[in-house]
Amino acid sequence: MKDRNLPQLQPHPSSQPWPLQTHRAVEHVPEEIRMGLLLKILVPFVGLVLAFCFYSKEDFKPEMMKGKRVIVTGASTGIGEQMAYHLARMGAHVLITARTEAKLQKVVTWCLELGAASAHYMYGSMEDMALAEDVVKEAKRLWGGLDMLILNHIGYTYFNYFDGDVEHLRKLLEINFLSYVAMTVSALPVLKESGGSILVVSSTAGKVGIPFVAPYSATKFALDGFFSSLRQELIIENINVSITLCILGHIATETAEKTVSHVMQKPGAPKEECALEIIKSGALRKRELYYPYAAVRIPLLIRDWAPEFLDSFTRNRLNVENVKRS
Ligand SMILES: NC(=O)C1=CN([C@@H]2O[C@H](COP(=O)(O)OP(=O)(O)OC[C@H]3O[C@@H](n4cnc5c(N)ncnc54)[C@H](OP(=O)(O)O)[C@@H]3O)[C@@H](O)[C@H]2O)C=CC1
Ligand SMILES: C[C@H](CCC(=O)NCC(=O)O)[C@H]1CC[C@H]2[C@@H]3C(=O)C[C@@H]4C[C@H](O)CC[C@]4(C)[C@H]3CC[C@]12C
Repeated sequence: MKDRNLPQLQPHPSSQPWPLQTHRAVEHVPEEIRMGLLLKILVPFVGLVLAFCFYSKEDFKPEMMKGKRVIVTGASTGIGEQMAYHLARMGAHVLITARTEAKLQKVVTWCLELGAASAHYMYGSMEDMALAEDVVKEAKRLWGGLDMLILNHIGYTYFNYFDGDVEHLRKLLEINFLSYVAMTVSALPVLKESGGSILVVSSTAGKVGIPFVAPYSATKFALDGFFSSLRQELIIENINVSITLCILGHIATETAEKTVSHVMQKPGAPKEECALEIIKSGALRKRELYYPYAAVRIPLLIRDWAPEFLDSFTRNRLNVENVKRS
């Protein structure tokens, strides 16, 4: 019971939890000094991180994928299509999915030309969770197992102010997130047998706040939460299945350029190189891939130290005046 007559002592800042204590101490430092200090600390730190990552590279060899049994979703176009071609050149077995059968047929034909050990497709929308499970069943039927599951497809994404359409968000969560979970549930038993890998294709927009992609961003953040937690559980249970979360910046795919060329100040990174980096990161069982490295990794380093600065930097990198409410 507090004594009403004694002045109520404020707890000493040092007794506060660290962030609050630091926040109060930092409040009194002028902004320009704070930013100067931040850069003096951050630049060497980023340099050390980049040096470590550069020198700690393990060597990928294309023969690592020879004969491997790989599912690639969303492979009728874009990054998924390029991943199928890289895997074909490496002599892998590929099973690709999307909605458009005609496009899938062309990709399969070209995969066989490029040297795929085998190439098959299944078409349909990933709104249908049964399809998500049937694709894995087909891999078991064709190959007797599975080595790599590349979850890449996304549903239609607008690039504009959030319009309040909750049904659109629900549908996007089904296509971009729940179908990834359904395929993973179906694939885990065979991936455990092979000691295989799950590659989850995500985005900068799945790690930091980027305007005009709120529904899409929600689905990508969900992927990070779910698969980062699942990765912990696999480690705890000593299950030899790797999960690689691939965080991509702006990539020059047909859809992305159609959607955002009017707001981006430079073209996206090459989809062919992006696709190869995703495959490499999965084959090397990396925890996360950042591509383009600097464009993605540096904002993530800034994110926790200066979130408002990063928000402002992100907005300034877009021609936001070109985005008109629909
Ligand atoms: N391009 C970029 O700037 C960036 C891309 N990414 C990520 O990379 C991945 C690939 O992106 P990108 O190559 O640009 O995308 P694309 O739009 O080029 O390709 C999307 C693929 O998904 C398929 N697809 C679309 N709707 C459905 C559906 N309902 N069910 C099943 N498949 C569907 C499409 O084929 P079909 O229409 O025939 O079904 C197509 O094969 C995505 O996960 C995206 O979030 C991340 C950051 C940046
Ligand atoms: C605008 C974002 C990139 C922010 C930036 O300037 N980063 C530096 C760099 O990347 O060089 C884009 C990052 C992710 C993109 C979005 C995405 O994740 C994929 C969607 C794909 C879809 O086909 C089209 C548009 C996307 C929403 C795409 C739009 C641009 C990004 C938000």
